[in-house]
Amino acid sequence: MSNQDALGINWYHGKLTREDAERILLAEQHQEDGLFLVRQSNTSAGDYGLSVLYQGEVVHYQIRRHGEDAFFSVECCKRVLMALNAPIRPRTQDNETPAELARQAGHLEVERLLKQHQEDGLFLVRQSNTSAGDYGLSVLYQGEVVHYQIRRHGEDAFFSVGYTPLHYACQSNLPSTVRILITAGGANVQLRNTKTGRVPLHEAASGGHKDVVLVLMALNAPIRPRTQDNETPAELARQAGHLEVERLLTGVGPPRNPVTNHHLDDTTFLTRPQIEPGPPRVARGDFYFIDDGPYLDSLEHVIDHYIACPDGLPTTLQVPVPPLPKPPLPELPPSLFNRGDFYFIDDGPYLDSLEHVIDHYIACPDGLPTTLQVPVPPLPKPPLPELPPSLFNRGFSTTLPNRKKTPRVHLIGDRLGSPNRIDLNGGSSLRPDFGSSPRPDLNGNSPLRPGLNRDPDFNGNSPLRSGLNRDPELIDTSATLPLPGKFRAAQRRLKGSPSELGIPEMLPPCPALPPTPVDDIIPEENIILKDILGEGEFGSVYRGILQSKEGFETDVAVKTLRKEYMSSNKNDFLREAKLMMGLRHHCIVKLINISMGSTLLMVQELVPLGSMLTYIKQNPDKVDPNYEFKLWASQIALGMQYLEDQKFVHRDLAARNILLASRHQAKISDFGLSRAVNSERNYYKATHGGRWPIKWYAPESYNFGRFSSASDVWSFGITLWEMYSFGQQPYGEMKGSDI
Ligand SMILES: Nc1ncnc2c1ncn2[C@@H]1O[C@H](COP(=O)(O)OP(=O)(O)OP(=O)(O)O)[C@@H](O)[C@H]1O
Repeated sequence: MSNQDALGINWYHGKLTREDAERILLAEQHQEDGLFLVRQSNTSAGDYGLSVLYQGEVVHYQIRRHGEDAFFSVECCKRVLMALNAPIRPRTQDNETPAELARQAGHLEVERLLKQHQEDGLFLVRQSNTSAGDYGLSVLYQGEVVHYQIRRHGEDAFFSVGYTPLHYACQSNLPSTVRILITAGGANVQLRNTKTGRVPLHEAASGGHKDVVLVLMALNAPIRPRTQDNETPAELARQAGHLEVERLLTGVGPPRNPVTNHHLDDTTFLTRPQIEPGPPRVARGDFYFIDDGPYLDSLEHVIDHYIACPDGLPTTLQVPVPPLPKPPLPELPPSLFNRGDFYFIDDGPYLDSLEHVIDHYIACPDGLPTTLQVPVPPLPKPPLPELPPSLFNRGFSTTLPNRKKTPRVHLIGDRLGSPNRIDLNGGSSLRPDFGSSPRPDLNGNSPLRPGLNRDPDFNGNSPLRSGLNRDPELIDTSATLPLPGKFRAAQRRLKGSPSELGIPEMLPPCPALPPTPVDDIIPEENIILKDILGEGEFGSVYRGILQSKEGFETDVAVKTLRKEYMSSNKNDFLREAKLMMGLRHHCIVKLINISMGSTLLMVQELVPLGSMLTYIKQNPDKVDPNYEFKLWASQIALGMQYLEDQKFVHRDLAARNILLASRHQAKISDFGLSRAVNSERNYYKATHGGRWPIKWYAPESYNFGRFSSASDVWSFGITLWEMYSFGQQPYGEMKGSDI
């Protein structure tokens, strides 16, 4: 305990008798259950005593040291233990629970008691059934299971350990600095000091700095975040006598919908149904937001937060219920708690293995309101590998053990009993078969992209694109590419093998994407289309609203497939959706799901500022090559690196296909040409031409149809050129064919 100060321990009293402990606890003015202190054990040298106040009485426990581990040895009767939320299912070294021991000893009443008792705070996390990519949190409270939704919105936020510059500026009453830090510096208004849980608004409110509070509110800082001690900014202002600031903070209306709020897009937050009693909350359909957050940067952080502090829940999360299968610890994603070489939770002590972390928090709350108590052993095999890859992926962690590289969402159409079902695993005529890869004919005409090979001229003007051709640099290469038939003919003519001639061998078509499990597709009636955001090649992209089954509304972008292209381009459309379904990265536009009603719809996250190319051209004065361009370039690179890790090539990376979520976040979109790469050769071989953006293509791509991450890098270079030339056409007026 010598480092108790460093760890912020304020409950350790050293040598103290049991009677003194009782006197101290009972003398506290506001006596409440759970008041506790720790002291040296009087009866067992080296051990500790834990004294807890419960319903006006002090109950004593003994904390016994056992090497580096510690465990509780408690001296009180079973009912008191249970009333005090003592863990019900701890296991001995021999893996026995108290209930099992009671049964073995013939104490059947005690066994029944223990089995009946279910603990508040028992919890588990699961995939959301209603919102692909999100999660559900189910918590046991007073015999009932309460369900919450954990929404994921990008991975931008991050945790800081202490105060940030924004905290300091708020403490020092510097409103203009606060504004600059947020608007120009991108400071996150929700970063918490992880010891106190304070966000910048808490600092401004407790200091009574009205102007800073106004700036924060104007910049959409959430109004009711809670500290570790459960205090809102308004409460802190009141405590400090700053009544005007308190009025300011309590006079505001309900927090805005975080889902539709742009600056809060890249966060994770918890929505919850109303539970009484609890702090103020505001209805959103069937869900209630409390305090606009907290907004945390990962699922682990969300869970850590609610383990540490109820923050509106009826109870802290206390007992994690592992999935039925037994998850072998070494197979847990390394990034779960991994930051570099160490394992830690929040800003807790750095420990060198997951077991040590768990041991540590079993042994010592260390900032948590309670120790980790009841490890529930898992039963069958772990569903962990089925978690979306981005669950624990922060961009810098590029691989997960045992992670399947393929998409893992399964779409099943179920539209009011209609037979119109789509199963991406293939099957019926109504189930387009993703598993097949139709071979092009000798002219390069593929059943998958029929319209794309219909004799466009070299200016890229195709009968299909008349009036729609937004990219004159796209040229059809079916006439120029060495197609299978032409390739063999050329080979015969030249009397040499392709490799002798320096031409890569034609490869069999890249294996199709493996079958994918897909959630329910979105019923058409749950999508409301609003205004048009842009025109795609085969349909418009709309701003829309997605309604969940619970009535929860989310702003989305909806990519449509025009009816006239339904037969010719349905498979391409679905292929793009399937590929996107498996991608989860904050620098890649997220596909929420598809809808198969009267037409095919692809529901994507709304990326509010639209195409980067248009933005740069329209707002040259707003973008700083030394700031925005560098930031966007690094984000594009990050997204492309992720794509490479997933073994995909994009094949259409260009400024027009980068969308801007904000001036601080670029996202890669348009995966219509993307393909899986051959895992052995590390490239994708196009077996037929198509409408290709030649100006963005590497020589090996337009000469030999060879696409790899390296050729994507070439396109990245052209994209950078577009950015730094403020949106000019690469190669000026030159035609694609001349390039
Ligand atoms: N998720 C989104 N959020 C906001 N706007 C979007 C989104 N997706 C697309 N858009 C807008 O719609 C336009 C066309 O979309 P997109 O490029 O995906 O269509 P497309 O059919 O793939 O086009 P093409 O293949 O011709 O490049 C974009 O330039 C952009 O302005």
